[in-house]
Amino acid sequence: MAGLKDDPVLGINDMIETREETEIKDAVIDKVREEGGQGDREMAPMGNSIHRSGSRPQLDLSKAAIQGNSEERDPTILLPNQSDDISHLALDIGGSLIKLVYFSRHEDRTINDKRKKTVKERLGISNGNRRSYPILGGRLHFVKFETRKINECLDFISSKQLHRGGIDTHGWLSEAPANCSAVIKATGGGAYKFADLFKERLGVSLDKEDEMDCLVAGANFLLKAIRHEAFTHMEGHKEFVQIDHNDLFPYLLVNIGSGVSMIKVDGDGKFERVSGTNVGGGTYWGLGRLLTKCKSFDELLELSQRGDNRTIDMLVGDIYGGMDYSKIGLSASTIASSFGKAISEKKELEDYRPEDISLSLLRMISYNIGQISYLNALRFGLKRIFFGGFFIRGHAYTMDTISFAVHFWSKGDAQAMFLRHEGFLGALGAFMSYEKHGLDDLMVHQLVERFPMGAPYTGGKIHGPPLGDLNEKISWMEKFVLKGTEITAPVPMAPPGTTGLGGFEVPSSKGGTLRSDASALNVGVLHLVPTLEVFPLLADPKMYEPNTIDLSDHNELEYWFTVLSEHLPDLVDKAVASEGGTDDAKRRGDAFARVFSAHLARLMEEPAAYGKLGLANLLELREECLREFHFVDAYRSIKQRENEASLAVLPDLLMELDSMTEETRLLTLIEGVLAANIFDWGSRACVDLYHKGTIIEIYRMSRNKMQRPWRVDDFDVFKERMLGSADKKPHPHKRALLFVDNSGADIVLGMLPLARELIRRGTEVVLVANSLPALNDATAMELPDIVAEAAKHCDILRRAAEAGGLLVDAMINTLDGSKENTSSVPLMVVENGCGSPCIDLRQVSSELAAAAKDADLIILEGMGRALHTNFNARFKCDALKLAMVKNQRLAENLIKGNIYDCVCRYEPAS
Ligand SMILES: CC(C)(COP(=O)(O)O)[C@@H](O)C(=O)NCCC(=O)O
Ligand SMILES: [Mn+2]
Repeated sequence: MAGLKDDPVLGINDMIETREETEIKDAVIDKVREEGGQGDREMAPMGNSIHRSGSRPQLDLSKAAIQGNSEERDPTILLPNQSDDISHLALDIGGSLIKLVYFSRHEDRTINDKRKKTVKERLGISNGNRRSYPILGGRLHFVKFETRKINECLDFISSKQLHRGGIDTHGWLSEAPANCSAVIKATGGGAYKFADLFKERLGVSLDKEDEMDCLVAGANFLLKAIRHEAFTHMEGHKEFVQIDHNDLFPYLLVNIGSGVSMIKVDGDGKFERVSGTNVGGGTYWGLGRLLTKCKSFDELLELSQRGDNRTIDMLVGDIYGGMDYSKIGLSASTIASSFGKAISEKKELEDYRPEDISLSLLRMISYNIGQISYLNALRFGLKRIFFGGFFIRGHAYTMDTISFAVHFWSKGDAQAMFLRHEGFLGALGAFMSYEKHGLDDLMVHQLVERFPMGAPYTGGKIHGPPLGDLNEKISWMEKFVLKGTEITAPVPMAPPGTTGLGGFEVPSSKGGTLRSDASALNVGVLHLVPTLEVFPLLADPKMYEPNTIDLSDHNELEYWFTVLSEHLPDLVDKAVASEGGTDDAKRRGDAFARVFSAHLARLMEEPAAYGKLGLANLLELREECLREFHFVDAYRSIKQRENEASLAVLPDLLMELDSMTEETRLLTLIEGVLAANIFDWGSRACVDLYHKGTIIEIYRMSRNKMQRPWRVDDFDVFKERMLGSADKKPHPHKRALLFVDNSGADIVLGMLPLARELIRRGTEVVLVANSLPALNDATAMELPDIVAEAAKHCDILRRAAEAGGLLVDAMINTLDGSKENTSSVPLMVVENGCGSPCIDLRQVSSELAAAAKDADLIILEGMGRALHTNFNARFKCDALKLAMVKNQRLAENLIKGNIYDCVCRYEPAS
């Protein structure tokens, strides 16, 4: 069994089956059987997967592994390749597009983490089992197809078995029994038109939902639940608008499909269709097709970007001899009459450029819709108008034109706003109409939007079936490389040609205000995480903005883009090495680099493409891309090596500290944290340094260079709070949350000694660490072992860790005293809920939120958590922000200093 402990992930498909492998397979099969799935040992093939048989659950056992202790009765089994287990689907079948929203729930992959159990008990958090939540964790996917290619859509549904989901009597999404005909919610005219086809091909009935009901339900959900959903778009400039949920209603919803509906929305389910116009997207497409011979809507739109409407529209200047009609506020360039020039010229259709016709038509229709919308808003005293529907398609020019009209006619009083998920309102509304899934109760902080490979496509251009597994994704990347196609963005999902829309090439025409599809907004996959909470110690959660650096500033974006691009080869090397340097790992590494570069390129073109962009988002995107290509922990061996080296010198450090006076010790401890923060594999400058000496040499060098005053130096105020002053006795903090950063010296020689000091002074310490790896950051899973090793050299840490239940495995012989002190737990480890070098405190784990309730001190450590994010955050309790600045530009911009300067910012409770 020793082999299992050494290598937690065992391949199940190897030619020669080891005893351990047989046991894993048996355990998997037993588990499936227990859970009511197809657990028939005799029938289960031993190959890659248990093959699909109709309604049965599909299990992919490849690379199955027992997590943690394989000798436990009911070990947790990780199925890394098991796809989403239960899905659910709703459709909006329009005249030109089918919009599809589907939900997938992941197999519960939570590991059997002892730390978690103890923490939950200590903090009084109820069982984290998903069934105790009113809503399910999972993902909401947005996909669209062309209606004329409905068979592609049916194939997609069938390949993903989406039509097999159902809702059981408890309101949980579950598998529909084989004998029961599944029902799918659908809206749009196609729900009637194609009902028979769905029955025939998939054996499902379409349950038709009213289109208006769906539009409104979809819009209300999005506006309440998604942080960066609504935005304004004026003269090419996009700005996200924070909608106050308590001040959302009433508003005017204008849905521009083939025709246009204008709906006054007063609340959930409370609305009235107050107007509409028959001049809409269908008009543009229909007339445009006749006049230009374009083959598709997008082609027509693309044409408009190269158009000049002055050749065909009659302008005020044409009537007034080139002059403005200033008396009534009309400039010479204002369109007096759309297509008006065509009446006075002896030209035939062929004499006009299709580009100009398309633009003229687009402006005519957009202005008209903008104007009618405003008049209706005026009619009902509505200030806000949200535009949705697939006519807009995130097209910059369309949005600018509509905004211009609303602004012009309202004299700036009313505002046109657009929605990132504009095309999915109906489908989302149909999805919401399934009863009891609890989605409508979701809060903003429980939704995390991610942009996996392919996600850029779902919101941008229409495309064929998205990719399935990892191998398929990599193959696509390779094909594109072979073809020499430059992938700038979005990341390809289907071969060029299959979309019939010209696919993925870089938009060819950009310039002036006529921006191309580059401005199309993308939607990602919405992860629903019911366990996420807002960090309760934020002084003002509504005003909280995690990012210090706003990347909507193009210079900043360009700089960080370069930094991340240059770091990429080294990161790929580390990632590939972490997976044994195999050919498979190399392929994945290459694909990862291409996908991440494509995202970067996309964001360079359109920084707001994925919502408001800050540096933290970019850094997290990089980690997400690594995970997407199954790089679970790129810095694993580096972290291990640095932990070992640091643990070896810890006893000397502790002895040195113990020989000091209280005051010198506190200063040395803070100095130690700052000095050890130099071990950061995300910083180019630091990585260069590491070639120049051993870990301990660099640590010593860094400590020797510590000179006060630091660039930001509130140490004296902090010291007074900790040690008191001549006339003020100190009173220890009750509980401190230490947001730790890097592995190795950073945690072992920096944060742990500081934690020890706090414990010694009677403060409970909670070490807060990442849930998932990011660069060389220590994770919550790794900390108990590190603490256990450190505790071997230190009684204070040992006793505290025992009492906190951290040493259950590591120090069996000293467990006796551990149960005495359950009300006060001197040392705990909790996970923070994220897998990024930064932290957005609006979305943290429930255990961190629970641990925060009694905390009166928080210590944020490292550049990611204390500078890139949270530098300006204010807290209800005392806060200490500690970091070494390992980037010259950041040092200059943030603290007017230099690289390797330090920040010790102390802010008493506000
Ligand atoms: C990713 C990081 C925020 C991690 O820093 P840490 O939180 O570990 O102190 C930091 O390494 C970083 O900003 N790196 C990019 C900048 C550079 O290479 O200079
Ligand atoms: Mn870090």
